[in-house]
Amino acid sequence: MTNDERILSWNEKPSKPRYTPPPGAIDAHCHVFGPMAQFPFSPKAKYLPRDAGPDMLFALRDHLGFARNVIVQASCHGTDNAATLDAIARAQGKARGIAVVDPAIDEAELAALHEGGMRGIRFNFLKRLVDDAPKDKFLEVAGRLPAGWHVVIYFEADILEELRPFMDAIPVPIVIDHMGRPDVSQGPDGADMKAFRRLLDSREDIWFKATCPDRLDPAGPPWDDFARSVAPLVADYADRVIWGTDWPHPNMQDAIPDDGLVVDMIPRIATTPELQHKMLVTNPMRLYWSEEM
Ligand SMILES: O=C(O)/C=C(\CC(=O)C(=O)O)C(=O)O
Repeated sequence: MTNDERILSWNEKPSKPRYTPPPGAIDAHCHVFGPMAQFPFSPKAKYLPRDAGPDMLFALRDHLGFARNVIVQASCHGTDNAATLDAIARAQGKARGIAVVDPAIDEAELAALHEGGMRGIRFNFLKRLVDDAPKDKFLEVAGRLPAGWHVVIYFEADILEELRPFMDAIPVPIVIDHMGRPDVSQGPDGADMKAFRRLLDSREDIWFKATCPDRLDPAGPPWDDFARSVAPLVADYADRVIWGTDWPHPNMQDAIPDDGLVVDMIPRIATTPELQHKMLVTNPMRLYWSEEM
């Protein structure tokens, strides 16, 4: 399939945000796709995107006013982390990553991922993205990660309670993608946000990404439900929140967000310069560049 025949899920000319991130700001949730000729997609991929390689990611980073990226291995690349590792290597220290691994991975391979800039692994529980999510194998590998690593977990709100025993058993810090996808139309005191707060209250080492207004608020920009539901969470758990663009917005081809507007959500959910600095600099630095802290 040619590049043009594959899915385009990102805005090729994003606006310039009105909000200026603080120096050292980190886009802590983004991906690269391919380029396919060099890094073929997995035979099990559930979507086949156009190439969105490191040069495009770094141009966006600069355009939006960010200093660093955390690149999360996307499901379309399966457990072959070569494209993500290549992007990290090209970033000259300005990127780190989250890998997706076969749980049978051995210690030498994990050490090589650490050397390549990975600082954690992702467990994806979205049925539309992965064929299986074996909790017993995930727990086993979570118990033998390199020092300082964490696990990123991606799930939707309807399975939060079901996943509680699994998350309770994880022996390293946890970062939850997109707050576990709450229904933001319920508001800040809705059932989904309450359940998510109970999860955060259960352990001090559970972090979250205040990400994806475009995925979580179907009303579209300016995503007011997202802003009013997420701002109290950021204020109440200010030392455990990180943020990212989610570029190139996998599977968002029917509602492609403008990354400039995505960045302009930041001051609406982190409403003071202090909160913004924690969410964009201090907190992701602690998770991904702890040796500089
Ligand atoms: O990356 C995201 O934020 C969300 C995704 C894609 C994804 O996670 C993946 O491909 O691994 C989604 O909901 O389709």
